[in-house]
Amino acid sequence: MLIPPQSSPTCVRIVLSSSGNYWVRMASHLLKFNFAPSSWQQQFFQSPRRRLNLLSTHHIRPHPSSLTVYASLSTSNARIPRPVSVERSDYRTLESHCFGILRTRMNELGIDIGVCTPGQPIRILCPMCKGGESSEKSLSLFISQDGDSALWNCFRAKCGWKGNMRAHPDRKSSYGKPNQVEKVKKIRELSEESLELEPLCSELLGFFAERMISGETLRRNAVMQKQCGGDQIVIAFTYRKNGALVSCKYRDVNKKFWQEKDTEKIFYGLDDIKEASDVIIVEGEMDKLAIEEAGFRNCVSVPDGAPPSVSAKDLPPEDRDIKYQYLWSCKEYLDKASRIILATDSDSPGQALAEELARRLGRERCWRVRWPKKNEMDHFKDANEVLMYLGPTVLRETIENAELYPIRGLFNFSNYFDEIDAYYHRTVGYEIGLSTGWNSLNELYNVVPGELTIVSGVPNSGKSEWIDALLCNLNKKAGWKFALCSMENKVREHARKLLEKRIKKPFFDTRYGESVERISVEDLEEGKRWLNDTFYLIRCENDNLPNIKWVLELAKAAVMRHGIRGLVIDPYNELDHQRPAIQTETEYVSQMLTMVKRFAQHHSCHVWFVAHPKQLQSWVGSPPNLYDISGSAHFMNKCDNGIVIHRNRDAKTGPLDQVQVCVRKVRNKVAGTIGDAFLTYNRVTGEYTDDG
Ligand SMILES: Nc1ncnc2c1ncn2[C@@H]1O[C@H](COP(=O)(O)OP(=O)(O)OP(=O)(O)O)[C@@H](O)[C@H]1O
Repeated sequence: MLIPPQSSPTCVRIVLSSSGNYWVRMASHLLKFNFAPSSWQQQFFQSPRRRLNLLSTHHIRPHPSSLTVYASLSTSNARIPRPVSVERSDYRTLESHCFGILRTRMNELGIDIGVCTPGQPIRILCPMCKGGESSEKSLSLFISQDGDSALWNCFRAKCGWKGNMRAHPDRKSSYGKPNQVEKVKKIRELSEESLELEPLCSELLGFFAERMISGETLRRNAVMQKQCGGDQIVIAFTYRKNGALVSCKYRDVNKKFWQEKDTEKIFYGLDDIKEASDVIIVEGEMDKLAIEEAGFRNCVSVPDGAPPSVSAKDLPPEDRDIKYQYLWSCKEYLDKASRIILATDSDSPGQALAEELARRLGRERCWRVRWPKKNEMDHFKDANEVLMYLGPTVLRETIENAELYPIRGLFNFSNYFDEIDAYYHRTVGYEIGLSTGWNSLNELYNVVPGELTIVSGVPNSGKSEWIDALLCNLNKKAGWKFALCSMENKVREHARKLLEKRIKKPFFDTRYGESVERISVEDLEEGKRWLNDTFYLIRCENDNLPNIKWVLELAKAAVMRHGIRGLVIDPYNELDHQRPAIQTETEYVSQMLTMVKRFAQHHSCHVWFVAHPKQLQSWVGSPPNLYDISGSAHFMNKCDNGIVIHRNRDAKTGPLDQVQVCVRKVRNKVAGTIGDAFLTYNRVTGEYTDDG
C-alpha cells in the first residue's frame, strides 16, 4: 500500500506496508527500505495507515546495502531489528555526516566501514596481515553509535594491529562507551493546563504579602500554584520565553524546590530583560519579585541557585558548561546589556555565584551589590530580606549603589582608602621613616620599610661599617631585626664589629683597642644573646656564590619566621650574576633590582644593597657618583635612596676620622632629601657619632 506525499517536496513520507517494510517517497523517486521497525516504531505504527512526517530526506540512514530504488520487496528479513530510529531526526543527520567523513578516513587505512552497523562490532579481514595463511577475519571493528569514531584490533598474535579514529577529533563522542546510545534530551512542551497550574489562593497571596510581594507583582510575573497530592498546595514560578511557558519551578512550605524535568534552562523573568541595557541578576525567584517591588523590572533570577564555591578549573567550553547552560541559552539577551548588576546573596555560595557569572559575562561590565549591614557582624542576606526589614526605598538605593565588580589588577583609589587613612593617621608606624639615630641625617635620610637603599663608595670607605652602625641604631631605637647577607665578612669578625658598636668597647685590647677596657666575658655572653635575637645570617654553606633569588627566598623566610624589618646584601659583586647570553648586564641589573624592590615592598622590609663604583681612572679623592656604580645606571635609576659613604684620607684636608654620608637620591620626600652629613668614626669601638 502506498500513500503519495501531499505537501512540500522536502517532506518524506514513510508508510508501513502490510508486509512490515517501509515505503519512502522522495521527490520523483520511490524508495523502499527493507529494514524492520524497532519496538518503538512498532508501537507507533500500530495502525497500517498511521503516517510519520519527517523534515528532510537525511533523517533516515538505512543500512547502505539495504537501500534499493524501485527494488522488489523482500520480506525475508522483515522482522530482524535494525538500529534505525526515526525519532531523533536532527541527531541522525549529524550521524550520517560523521559516518561519511569517518568512512573516507578509514578507507585511507584500507578499512571499508560501509559494511558495519554503528553500535555493533563486526569481524573483517585485517588490511595489515590479511588474516594470515588462513585468511581469517581477525580484525574486530567497532563504529560508535553516532558514527563519529572507529575502534579496531586485530586478534592475530603475529599482527595485533589496533587503533582508533574519529571523524571529528574535537567533537564529544560516544566513543569508548560502545553499548551506550547517546541520549538526546527532548525538551517538553508545557502549558498551564498540562501542568494543572491554578491562580494563587488567598493563603499563598498572604504568604507573599508577608514577604512584601504584592498581588500586582505576582500577577505580572504569572506566579501560580499547583495541587500536589492530597491537599498540599505549592507555589509555581512559571519560567517564560516570549510569553510562552518553558519551565516551571515549585516551592513547598518547607522551602523545598523542584523543577519540571526535560525543560529548557533559562533565567526566571527572561522576558523582562529583552533589550535592557542594565540587567540585574539575583539568586532566587523571591528576590526577583522583591527587586520588582523596589521598582526594577529589568531583573532575572538564576534557575538553580548558587554553587558551594568558585571552581578552580578554567572555564569549560559553552557546550560543556552544564551548570550554567541557562546563561548560554540566554546569551543573546545578555549580550545587549552594558551593565550587569550581580545582586546575589551575601553568603559565600552567593559570592561564588557572582564570581562564576562575572567570569562568564566579563567582569568589565559587571557590578556587585553590597547588602546593608544587619548588625555589627552580619549583612542582610538578599533582596527579599532587605525589602522585608528595610523596605523598598532602601532596596532601591542598595541596587543603585552597586559598585564595580573587582577586576584583578585594576583598582580604584577607594580600594586603598583604609591604607591611605592609616598612612595619614600614622597608625602602621614608620610612615615618615625611622630616624637613623644621627641628628645630622634627620633631614636627609630616614629609613622607610619597603624601600631600597643603594650604598656605594670607594673600597675601604667604611660602607659596611656605617651600615652595621645604622642597624645597631635602628635596633636600639625600634627593636628592628635584620637578615645579613654579607659574603665578605667572616662570621666571627662580623660579630666582633657588631658587638663593639653595641657594647661600645673594643673586642680586643691590643693595637686598635688602644688601652681601652675590652669587652668582658659577661658582656660577651649578653652580646651573643643580642646578636642571636637581632640578626639572621644568609650564607652559602658551600663554595658556590648565592644568586639573588636564593637570597630573597631566605630573606622571605626570615620575615615570616623572625619578623625581620631589614635586609643587607653586601656587596652586589659577590652574588652569582650568571645571565642568559642574550641578556645585557644593564637588562640583568634592572631585572634583579625589580626583584629586590618587589621583595622589599611585599614584605615591608627595607633593603640595603652595597654596590662598588667601577674603577675610577683619575680618582682625585672626591666621593664617587652613584652613576659610577659598576654594571649599570639602573642602580641609580631604580633605587629609592642612594647613599655614598666617603672618608677623608688626607690629613691636610681635614680630620681622618671624619666620614661624609652623601645622600645622593631620595625618591620619597617624606623620608628625606639630597645633602651631605658628617659623622665621626671611632676606630676603637666602630661607632659613628654626629660631628661637633
Ligand atoms: N673614617 C674612618 N677612619 C678610619 N678608618 C675607617 C673609617 N671608616 C672605616 N674605616 C676602616 O676601614 C676598614 C674598611 O671598612 P669597611 O669594610 O666598612 O669599608 P667598605 O667600604 O665596606 O670596604 P669594601 O669596599 O672593601 O667593602 C675597616 O677596618 C674600618 O675600621
